Amino acid sequence: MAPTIATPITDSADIANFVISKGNGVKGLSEMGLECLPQRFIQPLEERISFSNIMPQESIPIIDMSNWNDPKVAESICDAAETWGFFQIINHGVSIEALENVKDATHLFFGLPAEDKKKFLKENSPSRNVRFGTSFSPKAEKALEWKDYLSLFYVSEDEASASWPSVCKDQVLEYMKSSEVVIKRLLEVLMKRLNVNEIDEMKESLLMGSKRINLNYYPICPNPELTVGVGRHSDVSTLTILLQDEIGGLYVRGKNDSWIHVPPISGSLVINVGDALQIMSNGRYKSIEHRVLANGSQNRISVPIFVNPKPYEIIGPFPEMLTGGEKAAYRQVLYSDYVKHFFGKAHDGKNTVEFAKI
Ligand SMILES: COc1cc(/C=C/C(=O)SCCNC(=O)CCNC(=O)[C@H](O)C(C)(C)COP(=O)(O)OP(=O)(O)OC[C@H]2O[C@@H](n3cnc4c(N)ncnc43)[C@H](O)[C@@H]2OP(=O)(O)O)ccc1O
Ligand SMILES: O=C(O)CCC(=O)C(=O)O
Ligand SMILES: [Fe+2]
Repeated sequence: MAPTIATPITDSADIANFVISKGNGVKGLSEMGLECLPQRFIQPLEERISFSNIMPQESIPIIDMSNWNDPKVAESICDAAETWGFFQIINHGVSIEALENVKDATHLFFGLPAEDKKKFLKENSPSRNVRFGTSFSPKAEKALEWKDYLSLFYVSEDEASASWPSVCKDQVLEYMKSSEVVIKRLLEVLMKRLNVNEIDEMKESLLMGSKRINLNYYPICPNPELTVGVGRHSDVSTLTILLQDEIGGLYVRGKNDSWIHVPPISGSLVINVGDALQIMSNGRYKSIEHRVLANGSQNRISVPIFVNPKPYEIIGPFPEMLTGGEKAAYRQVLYSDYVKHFFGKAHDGKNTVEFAKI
């Protein structure tokens, strides 16, 4: 019998069908052993990172949380959130086992056959809180990004147990639970500097009323220099807690046009300020643009927990920010409108926050 030769998919419509609709993702493309990147993924020159803009000598702060009661630790956290918007924490109290388990679970999920992952595409998913996808916003993007993801919106333990994929739900829930303490500590410390001395029920709903966790998979890319893993964006969360593996590739915007690498540190978590916190702090804490490069030789994963306001909350600068006569820089917006605005367009750096600017 004549051997079957896989026909290369080169046509743009075939690519979209194979990657997006059939549930193969970019992982499916990567595993076909393509020699060159399909046109659909080629980013315009200005969206590709130029190595001359990378500042190898710069780094975001690394904060040791072992003595978290020490006022110096609180000061470092607030300083980092004000000046960098990004920092790494070590000795944070989340067990290494929980971190390793969730990374393993991410590989397990993406290792499933396309037929199984396809069940979680938006149009097939048993729950609107579970969504498997590729790129960021394929309908709105001229060039697709080289990333697949599983996005899980947390409603309750029971809902998650019933609808999240069984290969990863226990590990993800455990990771979310074990990170609760550090999330609360970080927010308490950040609020104190804003003269918000207590996180009451109302503030809790605004700051951390909802959580979304994404499992990101960046497969080996045939021409990493022509595309991106994730384009320039800031998160729309209050805070993001990001677990990355040992591969690297996350870059944070530095001064002017520069980019700073966030080196993987075993056992650490990357923390970044999101747009919701920038708005509620009236610009005191800043969400910072970041992006992920594609990799030509290794598969990479990351697991961000987005800590957000409840979707129906109206967010705007806290009254505590305006008592001294400071003018509000942002209007009051329904948080779910803000998020829909973000998801309705391609990544465009820090532009999302303009939606709320006065
Ligand atoms: C994927 O690549 C990414 C993701 C990110 C994420 C950064 C963040 O900061 S995520 C934190 C966002 N905050 C929340 O999710 C909490 C508040 N949530 C809500 O208000 C709602 O859940 C909602 C997100 C507005 C969705 O509400 P719903 O009523 O279910 O509306 P839909 O019609 O399903 O969605 C509207 C529109 O949004 C897109 N979308 C929704 N969910 C996701 C998702 N999880 N991932 C990607 N896109 C999503 C989608 O385009 C929907 O339109 P359709 O065209 O599909 O109809 C950062 C960087 C990345 O690269
Ligand atoms: O993969 C990473 O390191 C960052 C991903 C990211 O920025 C996001 O999912 O919002
Ligand atoms: Fe992000």
